[in-house]
Amino acid sequence: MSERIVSPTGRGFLLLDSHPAGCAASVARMRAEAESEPGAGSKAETGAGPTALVIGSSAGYGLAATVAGLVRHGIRGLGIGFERPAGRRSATAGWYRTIATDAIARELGCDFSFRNADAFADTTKTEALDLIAERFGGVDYLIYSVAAPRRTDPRSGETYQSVIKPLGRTYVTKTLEFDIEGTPSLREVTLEPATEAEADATVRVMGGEDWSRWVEALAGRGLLRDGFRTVALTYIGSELNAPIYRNGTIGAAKADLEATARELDARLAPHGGKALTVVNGAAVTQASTAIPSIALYVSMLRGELGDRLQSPIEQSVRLWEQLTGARPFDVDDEGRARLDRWELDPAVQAGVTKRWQAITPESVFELADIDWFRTQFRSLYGFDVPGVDYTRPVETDQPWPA
Ligand SMILES: NC(=O)c1ccc[n+]([C@@H]2O[C@H](COP(=O)([O-])OP(=O)(O)OC[C@H]3O[C@@H](n4cnc5c(N)ncnc54)[C@H](O)[C@@H]3O)[C@@H](O)[C@H]2O)c1
Repeated sequence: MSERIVSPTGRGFLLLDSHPAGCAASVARMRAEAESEPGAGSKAETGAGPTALVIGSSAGYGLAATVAGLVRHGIRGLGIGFERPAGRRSATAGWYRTIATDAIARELGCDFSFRNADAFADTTKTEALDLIAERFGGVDYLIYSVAAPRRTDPRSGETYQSVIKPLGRTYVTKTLEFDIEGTPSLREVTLEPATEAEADATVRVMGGEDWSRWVEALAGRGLLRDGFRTVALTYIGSELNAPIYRNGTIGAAKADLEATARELDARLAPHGGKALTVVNGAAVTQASTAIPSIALYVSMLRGELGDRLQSPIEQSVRLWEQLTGARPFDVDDEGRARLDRWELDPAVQAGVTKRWQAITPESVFELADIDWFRTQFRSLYGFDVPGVDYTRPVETDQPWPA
């Protein structure tokens, strides 16, 4: 037993511990949001929902897709995340969130389980496919929502590190920083361009190769059901963050992912299947806060939109409606399903651009919703979640759901 009081210590966008009860409460809030979203679900008879494999189910958009799928469509299947158990520090937040998501699945009578494993490894694919073959006989949906700092390619043994850098030229931008007390300040950062090797490595980590291997592996085992659909998540973003995102190393990886979607779709279409990328809007996640200037951008986006900023759950509800065919995919000219139209609306972007150009260290609280961002960021680690008593000791050493 290792009950203790867990507090938010750390620096910048990295906290050292996560709060188990706070993580559970944040998943409960996602569930309530998924339940209250308007629009029809297609919740099947208990235990008879479609089968889904969600890769990256412990955080951010993959977690939202898992919760929305369980609550509104009674999905069965498997979620994979890559989290760290408790040791000297608490477990990672995704560990506790997975425990909470598993409890929801059981309560709803959904045969949905979770594995903690490296999705890039062949052993993970074999074990996941063995489980799917044995328990479900096939899959209807594969949602690929991995955001990883590195990938070891099991075929070559080589490890690639992704970097978040501009391509071609140095980029100077504004960024939000938090000191040890959590007080924000506006800074300027200079980001040097990536080398060719760094850009290539980022594509190997965040591009389409591993997604394609999952589909190949499922097809090789005869596990793709008729009408199989797979999506991988992508981001376009604003002109304001284009030098570091869409035109940077991560954008090159996303272009590769989108090209992979077209290849996979061509392979699946003759068998009635479909592959596409889904463009989500900006959200506060562990992955996005690692990108310089995104914290500031998303705080201004929230300043501009208020409650019209669409949460990952809202977008995931729309995603499931399109996956299940309740609504047609809202695709753009490049064949990407768009869940980010609210973000890239020209009037919204004009408003954010005005804020971006006007912001000074003095006006940061006025032009960007810093309090909202701070709460969102801390809740990624289970802090600042309403209804949680942070003065009480909690058990941090909790087992991964069986
Ligand atoms: N956050 C945004 O603003 C945003 C916007 C649009 C699209 N997206 C896309 O959504 C996807 C998910 O990003 P996110 O922001 O939700 O990230 P996140 O950090 O919240 O979650 C990443 C997930 O990937 C899992 N993961 C990481 N490495 C893994 C590995 N080796 N094996 C198995 N699982 C692994 C983590 O456990 C976690 O479940 C990415 O493709 C990202 O580009 C994010």
